[in-house]
Amino acid sequence: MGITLSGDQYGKAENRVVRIYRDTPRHEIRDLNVGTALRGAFTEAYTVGDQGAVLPTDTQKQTCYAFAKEKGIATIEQYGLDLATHFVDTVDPVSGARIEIEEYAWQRVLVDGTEHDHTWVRRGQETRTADIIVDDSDGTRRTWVIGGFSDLVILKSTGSEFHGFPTDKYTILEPTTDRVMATSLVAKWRFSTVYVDWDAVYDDVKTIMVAQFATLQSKALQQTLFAMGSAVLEAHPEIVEVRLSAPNKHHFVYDLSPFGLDNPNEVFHADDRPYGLIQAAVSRDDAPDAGPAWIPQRTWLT
Ligand SMILES: O=c1[nH]c(=O)c2[nH]c(=O)[nH]c2[nH]1
Repeated sequence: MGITLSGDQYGKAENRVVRIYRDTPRHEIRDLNVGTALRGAFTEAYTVGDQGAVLPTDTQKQTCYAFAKEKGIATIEQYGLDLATHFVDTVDPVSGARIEIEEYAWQRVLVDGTEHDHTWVRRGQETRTADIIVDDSDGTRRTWVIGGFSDLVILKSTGSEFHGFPTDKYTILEPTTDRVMATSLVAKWRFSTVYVDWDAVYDDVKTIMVAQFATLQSKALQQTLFAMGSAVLEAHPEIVEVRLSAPNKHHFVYDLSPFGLDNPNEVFHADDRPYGLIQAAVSRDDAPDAGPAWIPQRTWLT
């Protein structure tokens, strides 16, 4: 019987790297969760337990912390590029590196109406993400950068419809021309270049998506997602693909008739589960190949 090893990668997941910039009395903070995954000539580690080629996951972790000082963390995209390039360029058996980063945002507290120099509260909005992949496995350097965010919780209290759907004997959902639409959006966007003003593009992509969600008279969450992705592609030539995953956080109009009360879309039951899960990728027709870019480390098996 032939037995083949494939798809192997190894690294250190969820390195919690916090970098404080304290060169002036006004400190800055970057708070990250960093995953590394290396690919390359590691077959003997699996088949016969030979560690001769295996850069320890502990070393990968130490590199994440050392780079936070040596290279700094200007943006998570640049920090990820620094790490991925380092592993591929300087560690012999490594032909590919994947760096996955989440950034937790902090907001300065106000003391007597003034922003404090070195105290923050966690900012409750979305988590910014970046996935950086450098691959040399066929002798040609290829780099992918995917920006994104998770858990952008957003709700509109009107401007959303859902009707015209097929019905069968199990359908009880009533069509509606006015409902609450809410989601906790996960979005990722793939760049075709690394020459990007990462912070400016991030802010603009988020602004575009939020504006689309707010202003589109939506016939379904599906339509909203496509509009969001398309608007980003139209505004940003350096982005070639947008992927969106949106739980439909249902808000059901609560039946107040037992109490003799009418309820014209005023009181809702926010149901946490089950939820519809609407997902889509929106890409340019001429988007370059995504290669391994969309295969995440921690959900490798799914
Ligand atoms: O925006 C929606 N899309 C659906 O596919 C769907 N299905 C459903 O029951 N409600 C909704 N809402």
